[in-house]
Amino acid sequence: MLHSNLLRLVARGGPKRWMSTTTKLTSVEVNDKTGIATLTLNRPPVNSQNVQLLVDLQSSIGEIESNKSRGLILTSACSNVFSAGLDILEMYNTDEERLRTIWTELQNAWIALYGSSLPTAAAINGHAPAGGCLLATACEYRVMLPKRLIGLNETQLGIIAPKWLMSGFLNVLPQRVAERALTQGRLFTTEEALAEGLVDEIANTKEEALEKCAAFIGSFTKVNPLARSLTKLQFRAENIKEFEKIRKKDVEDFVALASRPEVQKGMGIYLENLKKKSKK
Ligand SMILES: CCCCCCC/C=C/C(=O)SCCNC(=O)CCNC(=O)[C@H](O)C(C)(C)COP(=O)(O)OP(=O)(O)OC[C@H]1O[C@@H](n2cnc3c(N)ncnc32)[C@H](O)[C@@H]1OP(=O)(O)O
Repeated sequence: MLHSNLLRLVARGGPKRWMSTTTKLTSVEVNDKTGIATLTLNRPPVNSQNVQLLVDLQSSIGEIESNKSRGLILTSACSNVFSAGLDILEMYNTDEERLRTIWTELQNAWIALYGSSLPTAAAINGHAPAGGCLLATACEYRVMLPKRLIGLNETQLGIIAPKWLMSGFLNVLPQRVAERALTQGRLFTTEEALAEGLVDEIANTKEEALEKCAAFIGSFTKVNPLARSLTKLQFRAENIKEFEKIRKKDVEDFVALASRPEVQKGMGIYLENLKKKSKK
């Protein structure tokens, strides 16, 4: 109790040290008192995941791990969106080499977060569809703002999420709920996500979400860090092993699928609809 109150105070006003510049599409801030690092995605308007964002995300995770931070909180600088998933504009009308790079960097970013030995939490301060949900469910704990949407909606776009991409989702949802949600391409409201266990807590503001994430990470204070991380990684080892086995083939499968004329046509229509909706 005392500890979580202390964390709360520190999260509000404690001294902070900037470790990386904001020229990147991600930034890292470590709280000197708690030792917890906040990694912020900063690609307005919706943090759509282009290659640069995915590369910067990996570099920030590496930076946080090498600085021996006590934990990592992932959040967004955009006011209403955590991340809109892969940048569809980057996948549309492009060449195979670019598609290969996009998918490889998505894989690299996911494994860096999912396989991190640090305690990880997501302060989901906005919508988190598709790749946004992927990043949130790669973390160990999720706190979300009310009335936002989260889920893997790939089938709504006519595309299929590979098994590794579902790993985090399957870690937190019962198999039958996950299967139904994935086949429907369902986006859960925050309130539904809490009821199903897809998120752990609801917070009314981003600050409160960050505090709750810090309290989660603070709950490990009395646990041996090596024992903690090895235990975490034992739980994730099977998924990581399966992913490593197929990762090269998975890139080629993605390139083949994403290059198909009907998939490209579908992306074009989806983009047009997004643009129409945003102009309304
Ligand atoms: C081919 C095989 C592929 C297998 C891949 C499987 C794995 C992963 C897939 C993905 O991640 S695909 C991406 C899926 N993402 C979505 O379906 C989300 C789409 N976006 C939205 O629903 C909404 O934008 C939002 C996130 C709910 C936010 O809504 P808000 O009203 O706040 O913003 P908008 O006005 O809609 O958008 C602003 C601006 O941003 C553009 N945009 C939104 N999302 C994307 C995106 N994913 N990629 C590129 N651009 C995006 C949107 O068009 C607007 O642009 P402008 O009109 O302002 O130019």
